[in-house]
Amino acid sequence: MSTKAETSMTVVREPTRAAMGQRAGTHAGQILRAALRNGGRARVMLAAAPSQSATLAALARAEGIDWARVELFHMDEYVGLPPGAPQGFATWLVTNFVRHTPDATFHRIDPGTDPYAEAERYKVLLGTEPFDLVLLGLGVNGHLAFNDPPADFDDPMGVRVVTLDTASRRQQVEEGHFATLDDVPTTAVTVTIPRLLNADVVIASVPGRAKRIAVRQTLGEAIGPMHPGTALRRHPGVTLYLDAEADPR
Ligand SMILES: O=C(O)[C@H](O)[C@@H](O)[C@H](O)[C@H](O)COP(=O)(O)O
Repeated sequence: MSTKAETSMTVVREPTRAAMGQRAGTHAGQILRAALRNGGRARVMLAAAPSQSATLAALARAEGIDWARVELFHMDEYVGLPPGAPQGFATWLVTNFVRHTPDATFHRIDPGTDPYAEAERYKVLLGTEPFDLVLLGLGVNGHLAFNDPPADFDDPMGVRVVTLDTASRRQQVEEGHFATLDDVPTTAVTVTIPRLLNADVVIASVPGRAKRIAVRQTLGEAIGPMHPGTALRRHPGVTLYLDAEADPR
């Protein structure tokens, strides 16, 4: 079932995480096929997180996509992880998606020893053209990418180095990516909200009980920096996919 009741964005509710992912991934496949038909090539921005797993699995199974004409970007990466660390977002994406679409070109963020230079490089790489498709999730604190509250809604920089808040870092421990809070890096490179939402279509996949409050705030609070997800309501092409656990109704 889908409604436009709470906001300008379409909300699609499915009973399970698997059904949510199947529906969102099928939608993503349709958008991608249309973009390739119309433009010859497509640029896709991806979040790298468990909330995206079912959606990305369904997208990887979608038929009729010439991945050789697709460029994949990701929206954030920790600073300070050892090379090849399993918690790295680029590594996560390769394991969970890119290895199933080997013909696609995947542009990694690699903060290395100079995250500021890497932010600049990635900004130039992204350019100013809208993405054809963005697949994203929502943090427990309502963040988009690693834009924790208070998030800058007007930052024209495109890609920046940020300090992570404790809620974001704790989420990583709770999901089992790190043993303790001290193990979670304190900084990251992230694409800013204005650059992220410079896109034709945005598909948000948000399953799980832990996200229910963030979903409620995203749909119901005044649009503003304390609830970064509310920025989605300014975009005309967002569909929010929820499972029953994340649904605040
Ligand atoms: O992973 C990313 O690329 C983003 O940093 C982040 O915005 C993420 O999509 C949400 O925090 C949801 O993450 P979970 O799926 O881990 O809950």
